[in-house]
Amino acid sequence: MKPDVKICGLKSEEAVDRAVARGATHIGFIFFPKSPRNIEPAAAGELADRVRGHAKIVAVTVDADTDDLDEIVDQVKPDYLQLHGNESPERLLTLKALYGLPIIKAFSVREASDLERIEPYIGIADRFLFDAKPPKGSDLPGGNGVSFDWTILQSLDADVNYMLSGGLNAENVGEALALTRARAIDVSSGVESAPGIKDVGLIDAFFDAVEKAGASNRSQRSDET
Ligand SMILES: O=C(O)c1ccccc1NCC(=O)[C@H](O)[C@H](O)COP(=O)(O)O
Repeated sequence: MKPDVKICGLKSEEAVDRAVARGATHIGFIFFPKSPRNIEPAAAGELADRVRGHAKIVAVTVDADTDDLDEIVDQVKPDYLQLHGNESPERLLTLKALYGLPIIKAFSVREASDLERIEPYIGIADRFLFDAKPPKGSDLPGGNGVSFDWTILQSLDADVNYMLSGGLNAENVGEALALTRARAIDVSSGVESAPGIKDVGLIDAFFDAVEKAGASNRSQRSDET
């Protein structure tokens, strides 16, 4: 099965168009002023309008207050909210009631015990996103281009609906998919020429690698039968 692919931190028409043309199922906009990928809600709304209906629009925020979220939801009309901070399960319930949107809750992981933190969110978050812990000194909870030990995810129950994220790129996504059989993946730095600058060549290379991984997993499965 083809994985869902989320390209995150988009800021240009060229990158949005290429991501969706290559089959991105989700595109993410970052609303976090310290990020090189930060975008104003009005600008994100214009980019979202180019591809609405062709890919799901994800608004990524970090412990955002309700005023900021009101503006983002109003201008961008996202299909999902991605919460990348320390939002509590109660906060998720409040936001679901307020906006009626499904929520992707991000967790940073380094070791298997980090996965236990999802427990209070099961049945509340619609999808989880597992990212690496930020390196020391980083101001960003995500978008650091750092990966974690993917084998940790093999211990998860099969029905946990998650996106694999953190440091993915054209070189390593095949191995990540083979090890985890993730049904959804997310990339930002790995398709950039510099922080915040998406590169259409790297977007192409990423999708080429995902397609190649799909073909190789399919042939491995038929060898097994
Ligand atoms: O990308 C950012 O700058 C960012 C800032 C603050 C919160 C979240 C952020 N990114 C969220 C994402 O979903 C990224 O795609 C994810 O962290 C993976 O990034 P990367 O390791 O660079 O591929």
